Amino acid sequence: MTRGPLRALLPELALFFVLLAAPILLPPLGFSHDLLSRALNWALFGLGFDILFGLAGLLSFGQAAFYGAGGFVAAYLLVSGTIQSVWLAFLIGTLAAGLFGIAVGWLAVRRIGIYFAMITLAFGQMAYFIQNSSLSDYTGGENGIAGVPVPVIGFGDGAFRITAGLPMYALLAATFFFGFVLARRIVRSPVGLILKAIKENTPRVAMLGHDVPAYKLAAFTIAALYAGLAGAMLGSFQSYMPPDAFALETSGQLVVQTIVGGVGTLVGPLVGAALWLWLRDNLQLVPGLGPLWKLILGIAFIGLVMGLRRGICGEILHRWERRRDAALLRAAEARTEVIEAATGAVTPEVPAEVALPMPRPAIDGRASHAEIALEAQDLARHYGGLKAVDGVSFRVRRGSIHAVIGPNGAGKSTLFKMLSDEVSPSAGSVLLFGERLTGAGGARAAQLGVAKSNQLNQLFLNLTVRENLRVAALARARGRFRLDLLAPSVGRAEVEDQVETMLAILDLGPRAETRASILAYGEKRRLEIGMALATSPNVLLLDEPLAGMSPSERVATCALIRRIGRSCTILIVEHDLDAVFDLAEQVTVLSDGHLLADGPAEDVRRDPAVRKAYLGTGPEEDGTGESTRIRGAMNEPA
Ligand SMILES: Nc1ncnc2c1ncn2[C@@H]1O[C@H](COP(=O)(O)OP(=O)(O)OP(=O)(O)O)[C@@H](O)[C@H]1O
Repeated sequence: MTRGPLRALLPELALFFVLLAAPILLPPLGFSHDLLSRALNWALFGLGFDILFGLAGLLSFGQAAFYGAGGFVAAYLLVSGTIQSVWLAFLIGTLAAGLFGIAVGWLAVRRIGIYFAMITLAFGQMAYFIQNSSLSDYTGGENGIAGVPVPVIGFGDGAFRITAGLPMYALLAATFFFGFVLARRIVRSPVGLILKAIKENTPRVAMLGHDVPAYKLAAFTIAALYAGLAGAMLGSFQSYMPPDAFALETSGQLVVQTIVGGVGTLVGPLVGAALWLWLRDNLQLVPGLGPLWKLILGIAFIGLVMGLRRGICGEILHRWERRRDAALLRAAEARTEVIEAATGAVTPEVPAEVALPMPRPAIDGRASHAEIALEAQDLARHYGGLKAVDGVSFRVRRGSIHAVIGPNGAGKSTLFKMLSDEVSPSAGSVLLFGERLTGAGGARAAQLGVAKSNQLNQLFLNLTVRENLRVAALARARGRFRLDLLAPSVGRAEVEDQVETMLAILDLGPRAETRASILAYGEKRRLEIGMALATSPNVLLLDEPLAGMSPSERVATCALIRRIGRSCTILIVEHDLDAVFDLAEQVTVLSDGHLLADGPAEDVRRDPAVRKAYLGTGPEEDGTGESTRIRGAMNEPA
């Protein structure tokens, strides 16, 4: 085994030895075997929550519903004698919680932020109520279910009962260990990378072609499965399934423990739970402090969160990574400063040819002969009384570079959002190669081959340049949704080839491992375009690609667009009219949401209505030279 894979396994090895040593070394410090077992049960529950919250950024206050569901299903099946095998009951309890998770998640993931949290809270409360009322014949209501048997290994005389104490610790430690290994595989899979990107910038993930609700639902279900398994083991471990497994306090404690331990670290829930339970158990033993333990825990929690914003493990990991990567980070920041200081002097290299390894989406049947790549039919978008776009129709020829221009507020960005089906039109429709695109949704439009780069950068700022491009390329390679939880995110050769080619095309090779947030502005603009291009689109929409670039970067980017245009239909919105008339064969002009002109670039340049819209009757200099530049662009070339 080489050094790389061994190093990648270090967290697993470290955890293995910690779990092995804990029952020997920690009891003298007040961590009994029972406390350690309870901490492991919470930690198993927390692993799923950490995938949901730490990885995907979805804060749920209703995880107790799945913990309780897994626990009560398993406990009922065993105590009622429906099944004898405790192992089978664990499995059924886990699956029941997973199914419940799919049902709740299906509704919850369609909402974001506080609305998502409130839906999960409401479901948690509903589950608690149902357990205590309608289902009390099965769940024992407020009494819970007593007499839950423990699991047994082997048969007959050789059977070994896993009783409380060290045997139960061993079982929970082994389960947590395998849960941890699995969670780490999930984090490092394509699904894990996409969930990370969703946490960073959800709309952009959808625009690249990923089915965001499906990935969120996957994370929600995984969290419910972990919760169900932990709940199912709880009854067996305590010989009793308590009704408070369903309580809001259980969900709250999970959130607090995970935050204290460190969100997004996977070991945070274990450290948080161990600390929380240790404080709780030991504070209650201190004379005079017993009744105040909740108050003291609350103060300790506030102190920890204020002092260690990332939680205990999160802070340790952050500081260690910062120290490990300090030299690289300084070098990356220094390079950014050099690029920003030398505005105009640093010119990105433009490749001789732009050929992507990953194929474009196939155009089938009738559509493959279509001459028109994209068509707007009477498109309108109204915001209340404001008609941002009103009855606009035009066609974009296949293989052409077509520009949309117009003064500020003319409706260009809104038009683009309708062309990529990011925004639904109030009226009219968009055809892609003759087939209706409108109504498909942004992710499906991207899968059909429409990609868009935005006026304002929409990058995944905490991911590296390479990871940003990988998220885009994965959408092309894997389709809208795939549950390849155990595959490594770097495992697909065609994706890695696409990413390498993109790094070369964008001249961002030396910045591949740099976080997007550290890049210079011009580099961020190139990456924004590159992410759209990495999906191998049939039609590329570029919304103000030159905005904020230095003159030399503009020249290089125009050359890049021209190269891309040799193999792909391009529609570009741009205020730099010199660049527009230099690049585009066809130009569509918008003014106040209406179509003002549409035709070959030279005809549009000479159109009196267009000249008037841009220059007015008597343009004044505004001190920026903008009027002169526009006048220059509007005049016929020498
Ligand atoms: N979500 C929205 N809600 C309300 N009004 C909006 C919304 N989006 C755009 N508008 C309005 O629609 C009009 C057209 O905006 P849009 O951004 O499409 O113009 P634009 O031509 O792209 O402008 P610019 O060149 O300045 O980017 C503007 O008056 C804008 O304020």
